[in-house]
Amino acid sequence: MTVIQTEALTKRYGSSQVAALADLSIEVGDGVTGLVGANGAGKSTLIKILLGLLAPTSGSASVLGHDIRADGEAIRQVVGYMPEHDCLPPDMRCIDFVVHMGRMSGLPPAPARERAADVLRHVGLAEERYRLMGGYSTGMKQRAKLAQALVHDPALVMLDEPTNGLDPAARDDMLALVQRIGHDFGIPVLVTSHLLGELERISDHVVVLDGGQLLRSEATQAFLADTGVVLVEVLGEDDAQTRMGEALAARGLVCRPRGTMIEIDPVEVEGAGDDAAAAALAHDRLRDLVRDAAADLGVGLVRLQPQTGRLEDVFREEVPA
Ligand SMILES: Nc1ncnc2c1ncn2[C@@H]1O[C@H](COP(=O)(O)OP(=O)(O)OP(=O)(O)O)[C@@H](O)[C@H]1O
Repeated sequence: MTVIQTEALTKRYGSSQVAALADLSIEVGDGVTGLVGANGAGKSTLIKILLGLLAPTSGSASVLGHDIRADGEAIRQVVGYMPEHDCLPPDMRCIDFVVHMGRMSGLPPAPARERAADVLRHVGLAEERYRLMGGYSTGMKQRAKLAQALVHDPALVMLDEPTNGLDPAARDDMLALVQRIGHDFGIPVLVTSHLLGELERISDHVVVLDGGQLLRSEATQAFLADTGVVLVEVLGEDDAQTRMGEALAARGLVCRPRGTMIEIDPVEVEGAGDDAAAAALAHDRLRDLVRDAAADLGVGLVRLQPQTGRLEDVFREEVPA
């Protein structure tokens, strides 16, 4: 199901010649969609336009079937939004704030209190809910912001940099929460990050922006597909890695050292039928050549593993240095 659709969406701030978003056409569906790009790539601009908070310069978009220009209010009623920056009143208790946000979204008093208690439990703030938010850690503030985005049982959530300022453990917890929202609760999620690799594990689909332009929009699996490159680690005398590299080169393989490993480019095979069959044959041939080289040299083969792609590689491939 398509939950967000944009068509040639462009945004210029003021009289700026540089577009913060340029001709962006994307579709977002169910599950977790990662919106990835460096600082200034246009992620927050896109989210604000989708919420009807900011008017695009040109182009069109719809969210859950609502037009962003005409139906901003209807969109904000059914979408949960977690803004990037700190927006929590420091002198308010978290529970009161989340109840208030539920009331603002149209919940009657009793259901607002019930929902607030539920979402605060889900985000792990049950015990801290009566404390003033001014005394919260960054991790707790991020959770409170997430709770207010969920309190009115939204049909879609947009989370702007939910892991900002978190240490690695708190970041993992937050990512797990986001994944639960998209998969266990079944609420479609659009989540942004400037850390390219971060959303790989939790998103079903990734949209990559660079300087306001779309670099790629693809299933996460496609980013992480097998590259055909193989990494090898050998065990032996001090110069085992060098000797192994030379032996592989002598067998016609293109390789280079990478840390304690040797990285070997894929071999070409001809007449193997479809792409999958050719890739399988290429892998088999490469593995045979590596095993033979190790056996001839008398070095131990510690590891022989395919290298999969990473989101960072998209920038290496497509953005000129
Ligand atoms: N209110 C504004 N007025 C003028 N320029 C703006 C405004 N808001 C954003 N910009 C510019 O638009 C571009 C995109 O900014 P945006 O905040 O959307 O990027 P982002 O990907 O969300 O980055 P960040 O994570 O740093 O917020 C940047 O060049 C930014 O300087």
